[in-house]
Amino acid sequence: MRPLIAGNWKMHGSLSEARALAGAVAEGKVQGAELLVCPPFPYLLPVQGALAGSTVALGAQDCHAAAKGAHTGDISAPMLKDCGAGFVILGHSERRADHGEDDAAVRAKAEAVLAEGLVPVVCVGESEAQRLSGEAEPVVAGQLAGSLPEGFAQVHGVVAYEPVWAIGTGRTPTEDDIAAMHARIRAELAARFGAAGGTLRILYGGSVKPGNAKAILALPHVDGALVGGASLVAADFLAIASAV
Ligand SMILES: O=C(CO)COP(=O)(O)O
Repeated sequence: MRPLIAGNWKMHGSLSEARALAGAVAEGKVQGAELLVCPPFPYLLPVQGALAGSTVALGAQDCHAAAKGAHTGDISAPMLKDCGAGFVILGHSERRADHGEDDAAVRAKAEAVLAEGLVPVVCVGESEAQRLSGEAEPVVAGQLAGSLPEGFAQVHGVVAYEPVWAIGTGRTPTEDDIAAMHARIRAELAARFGAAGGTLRILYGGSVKPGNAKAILALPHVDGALVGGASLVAADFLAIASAV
């Protein structure tokens, strides 16, 4: 399977910065990896324009579980599709923390994304306390069981393993710990989806930088990266993608 290097821009940047960043990523000419950028909602269309003619895919960072309705301030999967998004990040730990999203909410959103034929990028990951108490793998297995909808494998859904304590901190798990968790996630996907589970991409996210990308991306069952801070600098994002 082709590795996926995804940039989660979170709530950063101005419109002109978003256009410039997308344009620079589009010109990157990276071999060997698929690239995805996920700007804030208002920048989806201008970023789509900046990516035109390139192979870089466009994604969003969240969506509502309903296709339409009286949900002030929310955005639906059909709207995202209309704006050119092919992927939707769901269940990021910042959404789980800031907006109280639980596994059932993430699953409902993933169903909405599937209904539009878009690809969900479902995030899972343990807290530092859970890691220290030896619960990391069962916590992540539980999140997968609760968050992934039936049909996830048919659309080649993506799982992103992001230990909460590694996000934006400059800290990462050891390579052994990343490999062990990705092997566990692979086993959970195979148990749930059969042979198709073996073909789904499992991304690592949390303080991925040009300096550590090569080692992380070389680990078994690490099929790409979900990059936060370093995705805001085109040269860094492209360097991570080139490390595949
Ligand atoms: O949350 C992340 C991507 O979704 C990771 O963020 P950082 O790469 O800034 O640690």
